[in-house]
Amino acid sequence: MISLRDLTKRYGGKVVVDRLSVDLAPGKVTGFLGPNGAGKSTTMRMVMGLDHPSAGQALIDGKHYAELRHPMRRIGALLDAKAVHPGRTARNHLTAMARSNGLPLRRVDEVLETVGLTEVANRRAGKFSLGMGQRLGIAGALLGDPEILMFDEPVNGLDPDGVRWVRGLMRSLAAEGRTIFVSSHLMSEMQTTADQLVVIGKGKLIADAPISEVIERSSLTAVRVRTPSPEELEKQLLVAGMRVENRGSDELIVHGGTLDAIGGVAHQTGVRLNELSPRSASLEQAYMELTASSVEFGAPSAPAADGAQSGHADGLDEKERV
Ligand SMILES: Nc1ncnc2c1ncn2[C@@H]1O[C@H](COP(=O)(O)OP(=O)(O)OP(=O)(O)O)[C@@H](O)[C@H]1O
Repeated sequence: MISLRDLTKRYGGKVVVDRLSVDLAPGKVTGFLGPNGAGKSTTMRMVMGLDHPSAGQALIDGKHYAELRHPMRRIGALLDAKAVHPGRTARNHLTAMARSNGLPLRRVDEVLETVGLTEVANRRAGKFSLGMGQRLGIAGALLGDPEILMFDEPVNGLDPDGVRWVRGLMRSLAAEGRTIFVSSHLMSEMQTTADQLVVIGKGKLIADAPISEVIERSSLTAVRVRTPSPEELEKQLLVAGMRVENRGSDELIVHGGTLDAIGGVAHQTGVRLNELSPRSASLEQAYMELTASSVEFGAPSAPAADGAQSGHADGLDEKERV
């Protein structure tokens, strides 16, 4: 388990990680999201003992990285895929890592196989493509067969096949009960890979919740209702504390109520429903809302995500408004 306790990092006068407190659970992929410069890499570096916190703690199973007796057996990380001697072959690179950390040398061939680099194991890492370099970095993280794995933008620069491979790898490592902490800017990828999300902005915690909850909480998540008695139903939904957009004709868009709750109100009111259908925000939409005030380097008129771009208050695409 990784535990961050009021973790803080200052560079000069600037606070780049600000009293971050999070526990990362085993058996899950936790996505680590935040705009450029939010402090994700700095947080990960502090977990690995590569940066020292200005205050607070980053603990691995209750200990600082430097206190671990066999660190590579407890935690593996891909922080910078380019941190490999270009003149060394993939096999030599991993062998050197295994030797200096007292790991069995058979692990070298095992991890080369896992990441699909067996055939190029004797090629110099300096000649590797971006994707091969990422795979080699992941191999290094897996070498000690650790329970905790941390990946900083592992799909950066990978082709679709590589992205899919990383997704499968994360899911299977989590299914083995390991703790997986992964940062990415690819929201669609996170939506299919992560169970839990930790979102930070300007170093501060914005959200720590299951991905489904983050999407549910978005104001763009809504329920579409079609009924021959929209006015009557709208009145009762408002009484129940929901927010309602009356689209005219027979359509209502309802925010802040589940399908069950809306169905219940309709039943009590004796109103017939012709449609009751969920409209989920995408993770990208939910993320853009969450981090809107934390984007440090955004252009002032940067367009919002997908649905929000349509200019409709509920963020639904035209094609969704049948
Ligand atoms: N060694 C350093 N000296 C001074 N400032 C630093 C140093 N390392 C990072 N920073 C600053 O800390 C802030 C957080 O950077 P960090 O790389 O952790 O963000 P990030 O969330 O990983 O961003 P990205 O998504 O762009 O990779 C940035 O403003 C960065 O300029």
